[in-house]
Amino acid sequence: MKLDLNIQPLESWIKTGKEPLVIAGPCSAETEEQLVATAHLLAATGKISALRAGIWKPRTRPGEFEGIGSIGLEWLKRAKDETGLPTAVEVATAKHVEEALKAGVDILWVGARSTANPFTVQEIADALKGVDVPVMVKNPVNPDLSLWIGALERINNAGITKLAAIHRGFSSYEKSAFRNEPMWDIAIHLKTLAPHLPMINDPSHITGNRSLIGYVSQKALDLDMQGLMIESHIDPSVAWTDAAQQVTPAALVEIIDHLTLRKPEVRDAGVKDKLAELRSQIDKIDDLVIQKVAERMQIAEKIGQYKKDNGITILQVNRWDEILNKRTTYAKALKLSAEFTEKLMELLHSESIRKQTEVMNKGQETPPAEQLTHA
Ligand SMILES: C=C(O[C@@H]1C=C(C(=O)O)C=C[C@H]1O)C(=O)O
Repeated sequence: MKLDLNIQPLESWIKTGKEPLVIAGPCSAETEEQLVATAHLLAATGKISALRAGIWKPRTRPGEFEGIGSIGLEWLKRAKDETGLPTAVEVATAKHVEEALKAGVDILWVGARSTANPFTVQEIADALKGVDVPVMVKNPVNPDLSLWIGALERINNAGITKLAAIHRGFSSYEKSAFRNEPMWDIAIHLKTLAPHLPMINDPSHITGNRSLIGYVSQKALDLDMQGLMIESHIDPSVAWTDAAQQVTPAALVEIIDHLTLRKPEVRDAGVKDKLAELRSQIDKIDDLVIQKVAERMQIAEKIGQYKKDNGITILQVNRWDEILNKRTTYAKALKLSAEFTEKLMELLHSESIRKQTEVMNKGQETPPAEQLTHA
């Protein structure tokens, strides 16, 4: 089911002529000089559609720099007056909304920690009632698509139709190359549910590391995201927050210039024909895959019945182990990754277990299939 969001196109609230659309600026506004000088360098690149700066910073641990506060709004105003760049800040309370609007901030965004808390989002939404301002909603810190959707709905229900989502990645306990795991599938899922909702990628917070920003930005554009929000500081080496992920305006230009832009729609008739031919091959293969999966499940059900008649447990760890090993080895020979093959086999195995559970417990009440498969 598609989401029922009332959304205006991105072009109605931000200059989209520049390709790709980039919102840039320091992680935090630190001093008037730092902000204004960064803004001038960014504006001079001609590649930026809006200036971002954190004024109120939600920090994970106390004792860190928590943002310069309201005074930063005046610096932003000066930066805007002098460069012509529209401005964007994060708001986390009704008071932030009021102050930002009073100071003429052009775009607001809801941060990942706020999106995770419906009380906070509702407070922001209530403060936005009757106001015509664009709002971007970052994904929640935890990988929960419903929370992200809920926040977008709350803001939209308050009458905000200039709406976008920001994909900034998700916290995870395990260490990885990324500061926040991109979990691209969640962003793709949201795009599928709300095709008209513009999505901006935030490679700075995903990577936490400036050397990976280009790579993540390219992937975001290839996944048809509409823009990028990249942290840029006049001198990242002395930045008060997130120094490792900020880039100088010059480095930002390098990153942008190295990106390859691809079109979302196919216009050329020849390309269209070739795509259609390849897609019809995929259609046939998908039908076969589904048919074979259904056949596999029928056999699993027979095995389930046999186990029931003979008092054998459904899960057979040794057999399952053997299958996993054999399939991943075979798949590797066919150039499929072990990780993908394991995931695919695990999906098949859990459905096979569910089917056998149904057979074993026939006549007894079992929860609906959706609850089991999503558990
Ligand atoms: C089908 C069986 O039951 C379970 C499901 C399996 C599968 O779907 O391949 C493998 C092992 C068992 O955990 C079986 O025992 O063979």
